[in-house]
Amino acid sequence: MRAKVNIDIANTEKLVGKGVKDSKKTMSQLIGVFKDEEAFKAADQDQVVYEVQAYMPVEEGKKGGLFWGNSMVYPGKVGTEYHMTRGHFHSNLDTGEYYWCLKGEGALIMMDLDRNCWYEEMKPGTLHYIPGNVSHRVANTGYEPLFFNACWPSDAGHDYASIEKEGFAARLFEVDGKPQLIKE
Ligand SMILES: O=P(O)(O)OC[C@H]1O[C@](O)(CO)[C@@H](O)[C@@H]1O
Ligand SMILES: [Fe+2]
Repeated sequence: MRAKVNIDIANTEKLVGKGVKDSKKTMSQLIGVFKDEEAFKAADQDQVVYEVQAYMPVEEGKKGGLFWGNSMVYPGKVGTEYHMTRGHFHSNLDTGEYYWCLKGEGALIMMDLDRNCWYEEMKPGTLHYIPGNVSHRVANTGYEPLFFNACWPSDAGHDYASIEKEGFAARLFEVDGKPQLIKE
């Protein structure tokens, strides 16, 4: 079953097509993200793993504004690793971000510049502050879609390249029915 949260923004009609950006990530767009390559190949490549609806009222890169994201990660695993977002540092490394969990069960996985990794459990109502200089990704550890909001500075930017190159230093797997962060 597909589910979606819609942003109810004042003046939406002025922003649609301009300030609201929808994006979907299918499995085929997540090459190299999951550990188990065989399980990845065997997975349905057209399935949507996560969706983001971003409210961007100012130009990306412009200082002083705030962006808002409505994100949803579908449940599932690749091998025993939970469905998750690609993850990124901010291009403006020292900018922070808030995540706010609305629905479902998940984990916010973070890594600092020394490659120390840790995670925070996400459940309805949990608020997560992601400090600057910390990369972040979200895994769905439950059986239902995980909905969360994100709020980040308009000049933060996304640096996906370092994660593509170096990866996170740890990954979240299901072990004996529970999430466990395992070092690479
Ligand atoms: O950008 P990624 O790593 O694909 O993950 C998506 C998440 O990151 C954000 O784009 C912003 O940090 C969120 O809006 C979204 O939830
Ligand atoms: Fe971010």
